Amino acid sequence: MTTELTAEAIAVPAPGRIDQEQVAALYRQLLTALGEDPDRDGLKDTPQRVARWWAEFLEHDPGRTDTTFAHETLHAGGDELVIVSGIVVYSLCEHHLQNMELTVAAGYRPRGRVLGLSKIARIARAHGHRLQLQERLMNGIAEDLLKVSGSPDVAVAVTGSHACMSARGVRAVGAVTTTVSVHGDFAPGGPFAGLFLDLAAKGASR
Ligand SMILES: Nc1nc2c(ncn2[C@@H]2O[C@H](COP(=O)(O)OP(=O)(O)OP(=O)(O)O)[C@@H](O)[C@H]2O)c(=O)[nH]1
Ligand SMILES: [Zn+2]
Repeated sequence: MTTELTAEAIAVPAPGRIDQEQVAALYRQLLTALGEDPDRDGLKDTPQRVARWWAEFLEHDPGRTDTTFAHETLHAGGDELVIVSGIVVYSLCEHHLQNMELTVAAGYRPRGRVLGLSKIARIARAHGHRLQLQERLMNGIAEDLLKVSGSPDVAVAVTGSHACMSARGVRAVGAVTTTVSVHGDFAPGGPFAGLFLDLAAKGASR
């Protein structure tokens, strides 16, 4: 069975350009508020460096994410799934501005076309380049895959280590958060239900 694909660019909102001068000036103030001398040798270029990093982080260009190819699934009593796993994505938790290290597994059941494999990783990375929640990142990836694959059967599993839970606060070093988003044939009751729970249990197959 084939469905007509209407591939569009992914729905990652393009952030405005970062005013690096303003960001650097604010970091200079922050260093002063933290009791540092922003003019000392080791710190004098730090505000500009950090401002460059924010621009690199938030102005990330995911590149082309919707290349697809015609593909005939052999239907001799079989079926076909495509799953890319072990995609490591770095993001920032929006509550504490602390690092999140996430491993993503994402898959779909092709319906007449296959998506370029790298596009799954590009979509996953794109969602990391903003202040995030693990759950929102996962749902954004699932939404984009539903759109660009043209398939209703999509699943995403994410395992995350949150520095805000290890380097500060509760200090639950080693805690891993698992989230799973399943659609169509991957949803409960569907033929592939459970598959992503298995993948997630293995740490999104890292
Ligand atoms: N659901 C969800 N929560 C997150 C994520 N990242 C961080 N958090 C949580 O956001 C919550 C913020 O809680 P608050 O009580 O407002 O802040 P806090 O006093 O710094 O909390 P602690 O982290 O418990 O010290 C914490 O429970 C974090 O673990 C995420 O990706 N998803
Ligand atoms: Zn946090």
